[in-house]
Amino acid sequence: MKQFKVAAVPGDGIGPEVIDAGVEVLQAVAATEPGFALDFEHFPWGGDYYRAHGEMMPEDGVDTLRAFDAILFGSAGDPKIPDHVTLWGLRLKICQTLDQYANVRPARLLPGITGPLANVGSEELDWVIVRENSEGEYAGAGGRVHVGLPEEVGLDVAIFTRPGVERIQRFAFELARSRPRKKLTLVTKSNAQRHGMVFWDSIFERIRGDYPDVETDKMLVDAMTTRMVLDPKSLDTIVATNLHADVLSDLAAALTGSLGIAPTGNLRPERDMPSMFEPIHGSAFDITGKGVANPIGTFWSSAMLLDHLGERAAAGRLMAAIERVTAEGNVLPRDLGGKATTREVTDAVLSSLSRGNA
Ligand SMILES: NC(=O)c1ccc[n+]([C@@H]2O[C@H](COP(=O)([O-])OP(=O)(O)OC[C@H]3O[C@@H](n4cnc5c(N)ncnc54)[C@H](O)[C@@H]3O)[C@@H](O)[C@H]2O)c1
Ligand SMILES: O=C(O)C[C@@H](O)C(=O)O
Ligand SMILES: [K+]
Ligand SMILES: [Mn+2]
Repeated sequence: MKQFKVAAVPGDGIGPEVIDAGVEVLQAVAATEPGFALDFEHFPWGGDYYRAHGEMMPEDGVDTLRAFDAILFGSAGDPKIPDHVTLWGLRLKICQTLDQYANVRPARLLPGITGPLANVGSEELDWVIVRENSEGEYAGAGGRVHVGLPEEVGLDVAIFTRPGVERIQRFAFELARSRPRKKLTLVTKSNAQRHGMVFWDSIFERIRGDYPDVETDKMLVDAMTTRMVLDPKSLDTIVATNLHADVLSDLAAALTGSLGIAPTGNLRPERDMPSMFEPIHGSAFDITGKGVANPIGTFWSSAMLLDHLGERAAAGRLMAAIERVTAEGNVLPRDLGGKATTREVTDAVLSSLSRGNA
């Protein structure tokens, strides 16, 4: 029997609430699978760790994670610590050190969910956003000088490298090719950002000849927001920079019902280092501790984790269990228009899983 080691890093805010639920559901899936087992280890990194040690995770924390087959992550973000400290100290530290450069963000209307767009169902909205996850606007290059003086300067320099851009675009082409519609939309802002974004366009133009079976088009990011809302069915796979795709994926989540359902994988396609799976939402300070966080984004991310481990059947069973719950519609969390708590949604998915096994 295969034994996978999974690191659980809940982080802060609703992170621990949804990760507890995710671990419980993953254990339930594994319990009925004869072929594999999941061995979880928890890492209590985040705000409290920072208050005790002055950093979000130990110096050698990422090295500890290297020994795992996958990571399940909650959220970086604590109401009493600046957001850039928490994000850089935890999520970005892990993603960038493990060079998890392909951030894959599916967005699709689950059965039974009515999104905010009239007459748009799962046939019309089924996308995967591929977010560059290692450089660009998140390269971390920049600084503040003359702090506090009238001439103070703040700089964030976006860095786009040929290997960095080419690998994410090739990843997106391969992903587009694996989907029925074989369609890829490149999103940039190459009218205004005349260096890095023109570079992105030119690399795309050059490599697209290697994927003659993939239909391509390109959009400026501002116009892309309107196309996502007004013509969702014209899109399938989308590739964009770190920041642009971050913004577009929250919009995509809202168009599929709520930020609370949206999943992601921070993938290391070469598999020489672990990949990390997390809901795309953050700490949600406004609902922390109330027991009402939607755990579906974490469950869907958990299905992506199983899929990445090669456990396709188990991933499919988990996805089917989630979709039975949304389709039935009687146990939905508040952000999807229902009244159910995190516990109740988790129980509904656990019961749906066992019905699926019957
Ligand atoms: N990957 C990450 O670790 C990550 C992602 C996004 C934000 N953050 C951090 O989280 C903190 C809060 O950020 P924010 O307010 O911009 O975004 P957020 O995602 O935490 O919350 C935005 C809104 O969505 C709601 N929401 C989010 N997840 C939900 C869920 N599962 N169920 C129900 N409602 C949900 C929240 O209640 C809030 O109203 C900040 O510190 C930010 O840096 C971290
Ligand atoms: O951009 C980030 O890294 C934080 C968060 O907004 C996310 O989508 O993961
Ligand atoms: K998250
Ligand atoms: Mn985001």
